[in-house]
Parts: sequence; C-alpha cells; structure tokens
Amino acid sequence: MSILFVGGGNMAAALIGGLVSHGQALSDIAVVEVNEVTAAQLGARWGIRVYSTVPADLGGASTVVLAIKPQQMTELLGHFPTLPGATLLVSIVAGWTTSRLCAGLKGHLNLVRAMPNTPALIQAGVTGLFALPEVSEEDRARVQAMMHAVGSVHWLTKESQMDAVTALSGSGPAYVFYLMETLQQAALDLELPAEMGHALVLEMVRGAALLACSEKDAPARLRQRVTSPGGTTAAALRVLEEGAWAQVLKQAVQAAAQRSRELEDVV
Ligand SMILES: NC(=O)c1ccc[n+]([C@@H]2O[C@H](COP(=O)([O-])OP(=O)(O)OC[C@H]3O[C@@H](n4cnc5c(N)ncnc54)[C@H](OP(=O)(O)O)[C@@H]3O)[C@@H](O)[C@H]2O)c1
Ligand code: PRO
Repeated sequence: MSILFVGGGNMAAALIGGLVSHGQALSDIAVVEVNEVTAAQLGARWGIRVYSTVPADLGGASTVVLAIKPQQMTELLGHFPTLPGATLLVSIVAGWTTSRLCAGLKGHLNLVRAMPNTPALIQAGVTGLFALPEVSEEDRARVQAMMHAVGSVHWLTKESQMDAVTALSGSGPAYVFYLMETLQQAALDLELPAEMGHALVLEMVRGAALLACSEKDAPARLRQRVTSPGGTTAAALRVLEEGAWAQVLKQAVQAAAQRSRELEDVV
C-alpha cells in the first residue's frame, strides 16, 4: 500500500512512525507538508519523499491521508486534484463529515474517517473509524491495518458517533495530562521535591491505567478498593464531589463534542 499524507504534523508523524515499525517500506510513504521546518524534519528523520504541494498524480499513492487542521481544509480542497475512484481517502480531520469531504472532493465516495489520538506516537493509541458504504472490504481492511499499527481500532456504526469519539479518546489524553499537571502542582504545595512529585504522579497514573486494563472490575469498583471508610481517599473524594468534579468533566466532554460538530463549518 503506497500512502500520501497531506499534512506532516503531530498525528501524521505518529502514524508514519507506527507504519514504519510495522514494516511499511519507506519508499511507499510520501508527505505533502507546507511548513518548511516540519518538511525538513520529516525528510531528515525517515528519508521519505516530501512535497510542498499535492502532486497531480498523488505521487503514485493508492491511499491519501488528510492530516491538516480543520481550518486549513477549505483552502486545500479548493485546488485538490480529482481523485481516481479507486483511491482510498482517509481523513483524520476533526469535525469534517464525509458529506462535506465528498462535496469538497468532487463527489469522491471512497472515504473513511479516522479519529486517532497522540499515544499513537508510542503505538498505544486508540482510533475510531467510520467508512462510507461505498468503501470495499479490502479498503476497510487496509485502513484498519494502518491504524492498528499505532494502537487499537474501533469501527463506528454511525458517523454521528465520531463527535463523541473525538471528545473522548481524541481529546482525552489532554484531560489526563491536565490531571497530571494539577497533581504535580499539588505535590509541590505539599512540599515534595519537584522531581519526586513528577515521578510519583507518572508512576501512579501508569499503574492505575494498567490495573484498570488488567482487571475485569469496573473503575467504580477499583475506586472503592482504594477508599477506606473514614480514610484519606474518602476525604479527597468528598472535596471532588463538593466541587461537582464529575459534572464539570462531563460538561467538558460535551463541549468537545459540540466543538467537533461545529468544526465542519469552519472555513
Ligand atoms: N493532535 C491530535 O491529538 C489529533 C488527534 C486526532 C485527530 N487530529 C486531527 O489531525 C489533524 C492534524 O492534527 P495535528 O495535531 O497533526 O496538526 P499539526 O501538527 O498542525 O499538523 C498539520 C501540518 O500540516 C501542515 N499544513 C497546513 N496546510 C497544509 C497544506 N495545505 N498541505 C500540506 N500541509 C499543510 C501544517 O503546517 P503549519 O503548521 O505551517 O500550518 C502542519 O505542519 C487535525 O485535523 C486534527 O483535528 C489531531
Ligand atoms: N486534537 C484535535 C483537537 O483538539 C482533535 C482531537 C484531538 O481539535
């Protein structure tokens, strides 16, 4: 499978890294990247072909991955080559629906939307996929293999689920990193040395995530096992409940899903 990435930023680099580690030939990967610094870094890191504009023949690629920001899409599609019907178009662009993509790509229907996340950088990502009915089983398998190279894959049954996936697992790493930043600050406030606070938070989050993945018990049950009656955890959880922490977090995820719905309309 030869792949042309349009946009060679954070997510494209993560996907390329995963593909290369799964044996994808570097000669079968090319990138279109307008940012000269990023373009030079991609070339130096992998020695792959890097274009400054989309080549009319797509560099011979059978799969094109759109990996630019939603706000950059209208300009890109304004001068995008007409795709041969057999070319598989995969878009990781948040918010852009297949209907808008199809319209911008002159009726192209061989379309799959993918929503990965940044742990893809270490092949620990999770991706939601949605394909139009016109996409063949073979092309579905190709895109599944591509995203599986950077983590696990879940097929969506309805495109509208993509906004929730974007809000949950697409944006989700930022919520966890924010929690970690806050806990590190709390460690400083409790006068732990910065390095120790940093390590304790990292190892605690890693341990909790691994435990949750290894156990059949739901997170609520795991939480109960930490919480001794009248103990320290109960004291902390009471403060979180008083601050309506769960409601605030749910509202944050709702806001992300709403923004995903709005992003289709950005120009
Ligand atoms: N980051 C995430 O966690 C994440 C997760 C899932 C999905 N996504 C989606 O993935 C897409 C890319 O996100 P990202 O974080 O990888 O963004 P990014 O790091 O900004 O990468 C996009 C790259 O494309 C370049 N570019 C802009 N216009 C271009 C054009 N016409 N042709 C070729 N290259 C062009 C940008 O250059 P400039 O910097 O000079 O503009 C930038 O280097 C977004 O649509 C986002 O919604 C992101
Ligand atoms: N990063 C993109 C955004 O913040 C999409 C999910 C994660 O819009």
